[in-house]
Amino acid sequence: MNDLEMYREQLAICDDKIIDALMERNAVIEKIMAYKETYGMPVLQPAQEEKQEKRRKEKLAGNKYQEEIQDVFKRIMRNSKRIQARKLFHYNIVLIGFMGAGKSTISDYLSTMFAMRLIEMDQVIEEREEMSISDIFATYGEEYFRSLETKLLKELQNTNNCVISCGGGAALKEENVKEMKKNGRVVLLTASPQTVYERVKDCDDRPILDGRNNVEVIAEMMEKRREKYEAAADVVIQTDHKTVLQICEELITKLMELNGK
Ligand SMILES: Nc1ncnc2c1ncn2[C@@H]1O[C@H](COP(=O)(O)OP(=O)(O)OP(=O)(O)O)[C@@H](O)[C@H]1O
Ligand SMILES: O=C(O)C1=C[C@@H](O)[C@@H](O)[C@H](O)C1
Ligand SMILES: [Mg+2]
Repeated sequence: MNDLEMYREQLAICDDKIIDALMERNAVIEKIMAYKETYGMPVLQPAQEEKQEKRRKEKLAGNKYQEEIQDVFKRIMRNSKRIQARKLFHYNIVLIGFMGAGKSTISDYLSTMFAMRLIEMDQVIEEREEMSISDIFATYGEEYFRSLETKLLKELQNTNNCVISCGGGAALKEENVKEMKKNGRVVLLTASPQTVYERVKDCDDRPILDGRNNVEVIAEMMEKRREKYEAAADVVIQTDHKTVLQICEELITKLMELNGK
């Protein structure tokens, strides 16, 4: 065997070691998940993730391949999250609720923590139409916007393991709810009118509330929508005075309970 052949052999042995280490790592992830479930512990532990990252950074300080190795770890971490997500949710998580209930905020956090694809319906529609939601309402009217929502929800039946943040009115149409449920579990986020008002009072991109943004109008509109929202929901989470992490934990627990049923 010449030197080159020997080095190639060494490379193959290194690859085998990496595969074995990754298999071991993934098995440990599954054990951690099972442990947390057995003892009713929170699934998301961002502080632990940060601790691990810090440890890795310290270990790699001064390493000449620091950047490349960190890049590989980014992938490893992402794939670990995906393994968790696939194990926990074999469906889409569909968030519905009134404006300001936190659909976008919670979807964003969840999709990051589980490396799940995020679909922000309002944003997808804005990008496709090359117009803001307010301009779509002003130019073509609400009905046109609602038809775009239905079309998008139908398309989303071809996706799996995604987090879908719906527009605030998307769950009001029975046809839309049917689409959501074909391939997803529907999570209703709620908040009091006062909380919603506090959250949205400084925004001007919600045409439904245009010029009428006050607690009374919000309360009235919320009450009109309540029955439809509740009928659509597989799981309900009240979000007042809770942190994003608390809401996400509650959401995961409730979805896991639903899985078990
Ligand atoms: N649990 C929370 N605690 C404090 N602030 C929150 C919480 N959830 C959301 N917010 C804030 O409230 C505002 C509205 O939240 P978000 O955009 O997520 O609502 P939404 O349900 O997506 O509304 P819309 O239907 O209009 O898209 C944001 O500024 C966000 O940072
Ligand atoms: O509650 C609603 O009817 C809406 C909420 C927003 O997310 C947008 O989808 C749009 O402004 C309509
Ligand atoms: Mg939103």
